[in-house]
Amino acid sequence: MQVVIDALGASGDGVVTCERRFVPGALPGETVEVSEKDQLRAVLAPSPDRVEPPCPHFGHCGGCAMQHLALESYAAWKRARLAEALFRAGFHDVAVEAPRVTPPQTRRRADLALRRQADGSVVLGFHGRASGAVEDLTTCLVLDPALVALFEPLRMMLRSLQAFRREGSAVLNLLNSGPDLLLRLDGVPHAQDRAALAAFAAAHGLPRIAGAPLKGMATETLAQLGPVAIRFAGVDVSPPPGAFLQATPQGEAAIVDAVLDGLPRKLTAKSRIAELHAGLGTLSFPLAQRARVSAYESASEAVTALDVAARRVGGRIAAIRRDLARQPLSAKELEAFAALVLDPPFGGAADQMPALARSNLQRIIYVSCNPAALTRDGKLLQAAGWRVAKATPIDQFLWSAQLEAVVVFEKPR
Ligand SMILES: C[S@@+](CC[C@H](N)C(=O)[O-])C[C@H]1O[C@@H](n2cnc3c(N)ncnc32)[C@H](O)[C@@H]1O
Repeated sequence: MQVVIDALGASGDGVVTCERRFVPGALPGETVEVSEKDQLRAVLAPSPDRVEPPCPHFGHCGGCAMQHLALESYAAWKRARLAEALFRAGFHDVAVEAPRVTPPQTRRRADLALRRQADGSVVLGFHGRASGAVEDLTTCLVLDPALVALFEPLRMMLRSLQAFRREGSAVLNLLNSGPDLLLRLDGVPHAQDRAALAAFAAAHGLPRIAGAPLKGMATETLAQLGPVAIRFAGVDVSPPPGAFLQATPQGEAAIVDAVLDGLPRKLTAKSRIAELHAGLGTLSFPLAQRARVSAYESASEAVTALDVAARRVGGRIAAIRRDLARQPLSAKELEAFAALVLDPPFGGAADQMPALARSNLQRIIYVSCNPAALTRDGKLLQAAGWRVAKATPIDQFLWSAQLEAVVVFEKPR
């Protein structure tokens, strides 16, 4: 069947709007032939924006969805999606900034799926686009080459690892101290496995390898050859295995710049900033160069890591463990702060928003990784009279449909 694509959907599929038909891999303006299940069979009249995807795994690997779209149009799509998210929240006149798009080969965090084949060999890669299969990666154009270089040695090492039976995953974080590996395995590592892991760590410059059961939380260090550290604004923090990091150093820098730029101009040394969902302190340390910071976070290991580093550099950051979904900051508590930064998980910050909307904060700076949650949370601010002072799309997940943003809200007084 032939169809004409007229839009790009939120997940990057070509859309035939009037038929609510979604065709992965098709672009607006194209006439394409599709299967009964809307799979792209052939592009009959290509868009001028269509380019040759640079990665040999594109189309099978679920990591990238948009390598077939020219970079300029791709960036314009991301910008339009942020404008649309804010429009839906009721902010109709926002001049969205140009997106900050991070370059290829800079992603420093990968969550790779592992499968053992019947012949003992190991498949390692991201989940496939359509199926539950794992695409066995020979290369990856978004990941930092230091992580890609570990693919083959990891496969070889896992082949002989007894604690890896059928399936598992490998979280690789590229820290300032080198790659940090968390293996989730379906077996229990014994002495021989631990020796193999220590030899692997030494041969490939990994200060630490940790392990966890495939279904479970308890994490243990399996090999530790040196300290682990990630640096924020010149301060070393020692992260727990598999910790959340912003996806690329360039994306992190763009977020930090946009957050600092959104702070009220008249901060004094005594001003206080509330930072919600602080993680390891990616934003806390840069923010602490402008004011005192109360950094709230629910994950206790992250709070401990942030607290230890914050104490070492003086008392401008208070790291506070708090589940903000169960116990949001109250209007009374918010009175202590000049501004507030929030960087919630994918689901957004629904429980915290009513108090923020009512508050007298000068600025609310919302770091978003989910346009739908931003729309829902933004609606409350809009209804309470807040306006958008600046909105910056940040594309840390190159060639994917994900969209991050820093939105600065202020309330005219
Ligand atoms: C998107 S990450 C941001 C972390 C940090 N701001 C950064 O840039 O690295 C979201 C953080 O929110 C934390 N979080 C999730 N649910 C939370 C809750 N209910 N209360 C407080 N923090 C929460 C997570 O543990 C995670 O550290």
